[in-house]
Amino acid sequence: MMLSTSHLAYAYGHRMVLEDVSLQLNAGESVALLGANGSGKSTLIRLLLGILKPLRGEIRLGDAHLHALSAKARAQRLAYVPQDHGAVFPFLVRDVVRMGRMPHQSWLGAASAHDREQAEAALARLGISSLAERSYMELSGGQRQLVIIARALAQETPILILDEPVTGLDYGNQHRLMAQIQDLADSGYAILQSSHYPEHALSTANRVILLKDGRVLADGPPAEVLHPEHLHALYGIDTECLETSDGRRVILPKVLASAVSPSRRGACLNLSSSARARQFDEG
Ligand SMILES: Nc1ncnc2c1ncn2[C@@H]1O[C@H](COP(=O)(O)OP(=O)(O)OP(=O)(O)O)[C@@H](O)[C@H]1O
Repeated sequence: MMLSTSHLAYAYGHRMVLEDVSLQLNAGESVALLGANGSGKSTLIRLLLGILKPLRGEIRLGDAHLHALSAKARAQRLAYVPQDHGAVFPFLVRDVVRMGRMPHQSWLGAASAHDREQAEAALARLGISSLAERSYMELSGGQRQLVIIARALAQETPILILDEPVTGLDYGNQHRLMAQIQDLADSGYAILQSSHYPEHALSTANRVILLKDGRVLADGPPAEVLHPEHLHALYGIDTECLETSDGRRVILPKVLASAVSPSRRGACLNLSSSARARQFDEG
């Protein structure tokens, strides 16, 4: 197990945001963290990065307590893609991506050939080598997002944490990024991404964690966890699970699902007994 939390709690002042969160992230897994706006996803991520200190509970990175590690040691293990990509200086895209190499360099050390290669490989992997000589400040929000993901890949860490990574990406780039994230997990990365898209999680995550009222409402395989009852509990809307002609499941809001042929509807009308048991055990 690469990253784990045990009975984690956090409050901003007197307002409890996380009450009791226990989870694990393993190598080769792509885990989607879903919850309504304000449910604490970003707070949980800031705790996992060591930016915030828990009120209660513990976080372990491999065998070590997260807070016993230096910032540099954490950055050699965990790379982070934040939601906000503001720019202060007009760095070239290539230089922004090379910043991902800093945890591997000494304070005064120059970039090595390996550092440069990793940065170029990350740009190429995301299909944005053509942006390398552009000023980061000139880029669109979606292009900046891809650059920041390339910076995280250049960091060459075993764990990648992404806070709503598809925000601002066009339809094609959203789907290319989801496929890319799945590829990275298949190649051994442990990936945790917060998301507002159950359909992305259903099609690309290996595991889904639902956060509600400061606790884990459900944690398990997407097809079990992403169920209309859970989605109603999280978002307060009615959804339906449909089956495509090749047997895959998709989730649609009920108002849209009603337009689909009856034979394709109702693929997961009842919460499976294992997902239900986990829900009530944890509630
Ligand atoms: N710095 C802060 N000071 C006080 N309260 C905060 C702070 N940051 C977040 N909160 C509050 O903590 C709660 C959880 O916020 P958080 O950003 O973790 O949620 P989220 O699930 O990531 O939301 P979203 O999906 O909207 O991005 C919210 O009620 C928010 O107002």
